[in-house]
Amino acid sequence: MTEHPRFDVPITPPERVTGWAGDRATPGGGPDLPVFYPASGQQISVLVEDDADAVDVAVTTARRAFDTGPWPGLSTAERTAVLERCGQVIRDHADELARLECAATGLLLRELRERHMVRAAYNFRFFADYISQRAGERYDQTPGYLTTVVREPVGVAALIAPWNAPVALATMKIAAALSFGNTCVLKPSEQTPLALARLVELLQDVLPEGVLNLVNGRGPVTGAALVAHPGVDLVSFTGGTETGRAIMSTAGQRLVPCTMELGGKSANVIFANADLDRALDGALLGIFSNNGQQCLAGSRILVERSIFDDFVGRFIDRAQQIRVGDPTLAETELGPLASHPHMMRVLGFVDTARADGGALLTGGVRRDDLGEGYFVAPTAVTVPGNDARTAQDEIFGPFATFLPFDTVEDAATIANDTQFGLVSYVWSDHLPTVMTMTERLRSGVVWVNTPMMRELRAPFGGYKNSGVGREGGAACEAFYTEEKTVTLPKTPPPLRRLGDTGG
Ligand SMILES: NC(=O)C1=CN([C@@H]2O[C@H](COP(=O)(O)OP(=O)(O)OC[C@H]3O[C@@H](n4cnc5c(N)ncnc54)[C@H](O)[C@@H]3O)[C@@H](O)[C@H]2O)C=CC1
Ligand SMILES: O=C(O)/C=C/C=C(\O)C(=O)O
Repeated sequence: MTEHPRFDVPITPPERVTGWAGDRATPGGGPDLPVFYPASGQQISVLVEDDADAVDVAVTTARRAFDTGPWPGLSTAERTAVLERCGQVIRDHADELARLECAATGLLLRELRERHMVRAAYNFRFFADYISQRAGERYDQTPGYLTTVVREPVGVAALIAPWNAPVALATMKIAAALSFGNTCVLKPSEQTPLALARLVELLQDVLPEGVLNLVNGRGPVTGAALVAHPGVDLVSFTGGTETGRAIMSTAGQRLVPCTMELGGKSANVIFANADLDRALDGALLGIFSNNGQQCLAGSRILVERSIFDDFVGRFIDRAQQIRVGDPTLAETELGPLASHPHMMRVLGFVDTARADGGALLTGGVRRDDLGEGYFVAPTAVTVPGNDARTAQDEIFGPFATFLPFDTVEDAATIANDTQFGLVSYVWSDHLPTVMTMTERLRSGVVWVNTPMMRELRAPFGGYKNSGVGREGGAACEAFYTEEKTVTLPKTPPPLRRLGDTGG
């Protein structure tokens, strides 16, 4: 019998995970849901699903904290101090949170410690700094009158988070919502609840009662009840495009504003006049980092025809050397996918590529030499045209689709030929090429000779089916606040009388 490596769970998680209504566990009410360790396939915990009544408890708690609690009315200095303490809690518990995150997601422990938890703490620091530096608006267009614009918190924000980077992505939403004075109810993905449940518990010691709440469970049950709850004033969602559509249509019934950070099929466009060593590193990072599960992945790699065979050959060599395995080891470069169904879906795209006339270049198989974990070998295919499904569908795994192009115009046309428009990557050292591409590309972000660089002050989000609204400094301020215009007379001039045209 073949001996498989043993992948020990990086931490002993709690036996049962609950939500939080302030500092009390939510009542649950739904079935128990299993939580698996993706590297071994073993069940490691049980999630207590919150039904609609439990969701009501959490939203009511958030509502009370908003309507009668101190949080919305704190001074900037007071709120900033609390946000800084939230960041410190993450830094103090970074190892524990990273291990819990690794246990539920299979993401690399090193990456979780060094990038995700650092980013999570920084999300709070960023918004603390942002609100400290906000400028006010003051107008005096009409002599004798002063108009100011006041930004007030909106109310209770429902924050719905995905499974591919739970803490890093949810803390962006939590920090943004709280910094502008809102209260919130977070719903993590039912697949990956461990680290966020612990983080919300830890933050109860820092935040006023009821400001941050958490409900757990499946999307169509717990998530749908949250979005439909009349006590919710805002919805911020990151996840799949179809889910985003369903959420927006429910929220639209009550005219509740939404931001939607949805899927992508981003073009990674490599010109012959690029620094090709750098472009190769960027292409590998763009598709294989975060275990290949990123909305911003450069999953459609378009390469100028004159260098296509050579570049693809070098990519395959490097892809075959990627160290796949135990996500807790520092040397591992690619861990397992997040769930068994997701792994099967990703592998299914190999047959899809073949059916569309494509060819498998490398990978395309489960790494069953690594046991029962959800490991997929780094995979690349080439397809005859951009209408192939592997060039159009978001695969969300370590799966690159290669296509050649001939001219700058050709590259821009193929890059834009998709329902999505989240990010694009351009690799070229020729300024006119770069300028033409940045002007032509229909995506919310364009990274030139630089993969995946986030600037939190700048908006992040997608064109077309990749989203609605943006996340980032000013974009979050616009979303998480109501603007109120206040006009008053400085030295009261005579009032216009009824019937007086003022002419
Ligand atoms: N960051 C991103 O852009 C992500 C994109 N995806 C894409 O979406 C595909 C599907 O993945 P899923 O896990 O099914 O993502 P999903 O969109 O179903 O899940 C994201 C979150 O939405 C919640 N949710 C699901 N249905 C809901 C509903 N009706 N009302 C309220 N909340 C709901 C889920 O419980 C989870 O918390 C992936 O294969 C990938 O292509 C998935 C996760 C993250
Ligand atoms: O906010 C960011 O920096 C990155 C966001 C990335 C995603 O939403 C994703 O990969 O799913």
